[in-house]
Amino acid sequence: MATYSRLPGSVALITLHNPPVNALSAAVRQGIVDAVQRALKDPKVTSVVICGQNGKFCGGADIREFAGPMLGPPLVPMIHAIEAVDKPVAAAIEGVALGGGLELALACHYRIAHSKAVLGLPEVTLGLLPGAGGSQRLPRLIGLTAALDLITTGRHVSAAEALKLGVLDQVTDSNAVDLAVEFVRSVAGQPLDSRRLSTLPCPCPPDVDSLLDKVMSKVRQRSRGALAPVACVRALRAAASLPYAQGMEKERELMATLFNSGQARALQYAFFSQRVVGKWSLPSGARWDNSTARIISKAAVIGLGTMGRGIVVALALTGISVVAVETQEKQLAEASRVVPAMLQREAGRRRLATPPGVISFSSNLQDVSEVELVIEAVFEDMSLKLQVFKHLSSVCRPGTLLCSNTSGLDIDQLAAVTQSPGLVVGMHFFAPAHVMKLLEVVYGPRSSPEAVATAMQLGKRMGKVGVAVGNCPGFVGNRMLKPYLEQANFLLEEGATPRQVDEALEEFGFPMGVFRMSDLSGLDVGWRIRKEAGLTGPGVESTRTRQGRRYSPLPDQMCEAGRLGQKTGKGWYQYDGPGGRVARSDPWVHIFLETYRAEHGLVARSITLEEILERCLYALINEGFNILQDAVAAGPEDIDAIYVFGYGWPRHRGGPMFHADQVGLGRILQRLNQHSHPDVPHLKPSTLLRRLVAAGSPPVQKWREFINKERVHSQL
Ligand SMILES: CCC[C@H](O)CC(=O)SCCNC(=O)CCNC(=O)[C@H](O)C(C)(C)COP(=O)([O-])OP(=O)([O-])OC[C@H]1O[C@@H](n2cnc3c(N)ncnc32)[C@H](O)[C@@H]1OP(=O)([O-])[O-]
Repeated sequence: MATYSRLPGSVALITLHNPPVNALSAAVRQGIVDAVQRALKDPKVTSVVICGQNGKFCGGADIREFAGPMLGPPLVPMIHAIEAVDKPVAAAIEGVALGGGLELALACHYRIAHSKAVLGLPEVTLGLLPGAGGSQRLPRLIGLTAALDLITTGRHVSAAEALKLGVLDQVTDSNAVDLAVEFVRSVAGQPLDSRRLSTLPCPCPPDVDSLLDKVMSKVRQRSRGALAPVACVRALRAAASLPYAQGMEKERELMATLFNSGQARALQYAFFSQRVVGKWSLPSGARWDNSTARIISKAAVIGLGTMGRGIVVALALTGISVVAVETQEKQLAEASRVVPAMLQREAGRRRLATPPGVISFSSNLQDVSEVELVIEAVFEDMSLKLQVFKHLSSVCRPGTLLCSNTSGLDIDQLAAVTQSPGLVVGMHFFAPAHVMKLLEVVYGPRSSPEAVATAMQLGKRMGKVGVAVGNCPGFVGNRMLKPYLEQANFLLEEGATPRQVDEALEEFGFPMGVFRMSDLSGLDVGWRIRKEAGLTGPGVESTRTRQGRRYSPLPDQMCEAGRLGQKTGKGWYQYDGPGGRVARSDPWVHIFLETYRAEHGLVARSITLEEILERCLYALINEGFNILQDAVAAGPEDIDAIYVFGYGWPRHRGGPMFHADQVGLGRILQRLNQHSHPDVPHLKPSTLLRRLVAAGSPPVQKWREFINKERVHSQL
């Protein structure tokens, strides 16, 4: 709702009430409409201030209402009516003015903000455009070029930047509402025509068409099939070339198309998933709201390879003092040189001051004795990690949290060699660790709620999206990746080329197909893991069935031929030289595949784009159902957040489990049955998928509840 009060000196104060962010729900819109009418009718009122309760102006339209029928007064006429008021109206912005919240402020004649306020039109990140006049008013206020930047990226800006851009009239370090009240009193009775943004022309550069074309092509390239950024540019083209009323018509048309698109639903689901995963729960009943996190101020990182360096930077950026340990002298010397530069660059990128002197380098494990938390990031080798954990357990003071950055090894085994297994968790970062948003927090059967809560909270401080996951080989992300990679290799055996597979996946929206990704990360990573698992190596027979399952030796043979990817200048593609980045098809690979097929009596067939997507993605999705069934992830949102934030799954497709819901569970089941083969267990449809289909395919938002019920009745 919104409340109305009349302050001394003829100022009406309208306050939005809808915790936590005063989103413009039907009740709030009704409250505003009523309050504005009252202010208009009251002859004693000469000016109006609109503000939000609890130091937050407004977080925009109420996203929760988008799924249902539209109730209450619509936003666009409400906003237009505010602009038309003949008494000065000021927005007093504290906290946030985002989306519809900023559009409301743009309809006001003046905007006054607290210096800590954040403003923006982030609709594009929800698959929409600023559809309450924002796409037409903002460019008229700050010019086309700046509006294109804000609207197509959805980025939030500080009050200082908003003032510089001309979005705000004044910024204060003290109470923004008091200042706004004082301000509107001082301008009461003055003409308002020039303050009504809808009446102004849109300031454009002389080469407006070429600017719009350039931005459109950049946006298309960056958005990988997302519709909203393209629609934003179209709306801004309308603002630049049409009178306001026609521009609004275009905005309405574009918004209607976006609003009903699957992409908007996917992006809004992704918004809520990100929040759902913060409210973690463990099978033991421990949860985010009944477990206490420790506040960490001193930490250590063991191992300064690529991952360790990134983790040091991520920790240092939060102001935590870090002891960075590396026992190999050469690696330590290099890290001591490179890490401070990385820290400075990243701080610059985030517009933060570089935290001074928070990192100390050491070659001695004894130096971690005083820290509160250690993150081990040594080479992915169990015997080495066990040694490190044993050692840490003896040198660290009692109560120190011991975390491993392993990407899939057994956390429980590591915990078992320490004196306090309850204080051991996995903190699985993604490369580059100071940039990538995802953090898998892996709990073993003995990890204490306090250890999980602390790792989750530390992740939040580092700006990560932390997802609590159970302990199993590969955890969630890498466990699902395995059947996906496996299918990609099988497709090569059957007649596809690396480029064909990659193009299908890139067209779906992944930034990189599976083979280009494998070249980038190095083919030897998986090779080493397969050797450790006894799947390849000396003495292992070169067959296409190993350990009772279909197996493709293709990647092993590539490694044996020295083709490790970009680092050797040759992998599934060829590059200009070692470290080269531009992938070109390599005739060698085609001959290699032909020879391989001939040796194994395989006849290449033509493979459709549809089959590539079904085989790779449905295998991955099926493993997601197995993970839910095994309670390794608490819900589909957890899996989807992991894939969106860590594995390049296109955000506008919500995540693999959301995608399964969109495709239809019945269809996924039917296609898995079709592709399924007795020696490819990953394609055998999961019990959970079957049960969901049998239950009438409830929507993804209901799966968590369904799984819990099935578990109670021991059906899973
Ligand atoms: C015609 C329409 C045109 C218009 O142009 C369209 C729009 O305005 S589109 C909208 C454009 N606006 C945006 O895109 C802004 C979206 N919001 C944000 O970016 C952040 O929430 C914000 C920065 C505001 C606060 O960050 P923070 O302090 O880290 O806090 P937090 O993030 O954890 O959220 C706390 C709780 O608030 C909830 N909630 C939040 N916003 C909304 C909402 N609009 N609605 C409903 N709920 C919302 C959120 O789910 C969470 O709920 P819960 O049950 O506690 O989990």
